Amino acid sequence: MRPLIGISCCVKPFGPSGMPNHAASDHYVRVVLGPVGGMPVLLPAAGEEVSRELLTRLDGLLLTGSRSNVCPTHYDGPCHAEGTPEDPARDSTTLPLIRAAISAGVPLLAICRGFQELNVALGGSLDQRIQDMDGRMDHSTPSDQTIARVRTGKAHPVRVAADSGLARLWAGLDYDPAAVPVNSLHNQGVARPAPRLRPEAWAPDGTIEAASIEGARGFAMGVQWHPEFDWERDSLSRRIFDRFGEAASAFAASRSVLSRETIRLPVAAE
Ligand SMILES: N[C@@H](CCC(=O)NCCCC(=O)O)C(=O)O
Repeated sequence: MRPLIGISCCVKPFGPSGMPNHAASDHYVRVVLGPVGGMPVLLPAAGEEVSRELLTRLDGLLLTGSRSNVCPTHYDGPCHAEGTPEDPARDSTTLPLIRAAISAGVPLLAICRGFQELNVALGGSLDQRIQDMDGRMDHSTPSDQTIARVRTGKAHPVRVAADSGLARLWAGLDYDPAAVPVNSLHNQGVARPAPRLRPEAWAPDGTIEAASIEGARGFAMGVQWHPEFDWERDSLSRRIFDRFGEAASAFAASRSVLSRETIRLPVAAE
């Protein structure tokens, strides 16, 4: 039986009336059905109680990218510039969910916004417009860019630490750890790493591009780029999902049907 993988949703307006919908990109569903080898389930941005209950049934958690941004109130940051997209419903779901998943040892892979949520959930902060900061690159790709190779193609290299979980995960693959090409579709980035966030890859301007979680009981890593866009032709992207899927399968196997119903999560912080 395939491990059950929760995919975080955003709340987005849909249709002529702008009715709020819970949505995630097809890329995430396809990558879970493909190299992850899991069974995808969309996690509505319905708040902490719903997600904690769902988590007891999950064998892995995939935190997705999104044009929206973590509300600065979660990291004591300055208000966003006018017009910056936010998704408070998603924040109120994913931030406690991340803490609960790490505490319970549920394998977790965080991508782009998900990576930023991982950092904030564990006590870190974000820079809101990297491209406006001295010495920093423009990491954003215009969302109205229609040329696929620009929109999701490789944009800059990242340097991967030799003694890192990412380097171990990529063992045996042919690549240059000093310059791994990645795509880039973000305006924000890690400012103050959370105490348990272990940076493992950096862009040329110092932007943290990947990290693992100190002391995590299971697979727990995040990347600022989007491996879900090119896993079919990029072995490094594919490997990330292979290993996440293996961890989810192992987690599923470690839970009997009985214990699946009895997994207890730590009491939610007051
Ligand atoms: N909004 C945040 C996170 C960026 C992110 O997750 N990008 C994915 C965009 C997907 C798409 O445009 O198709 C930031 O800007 O840093």
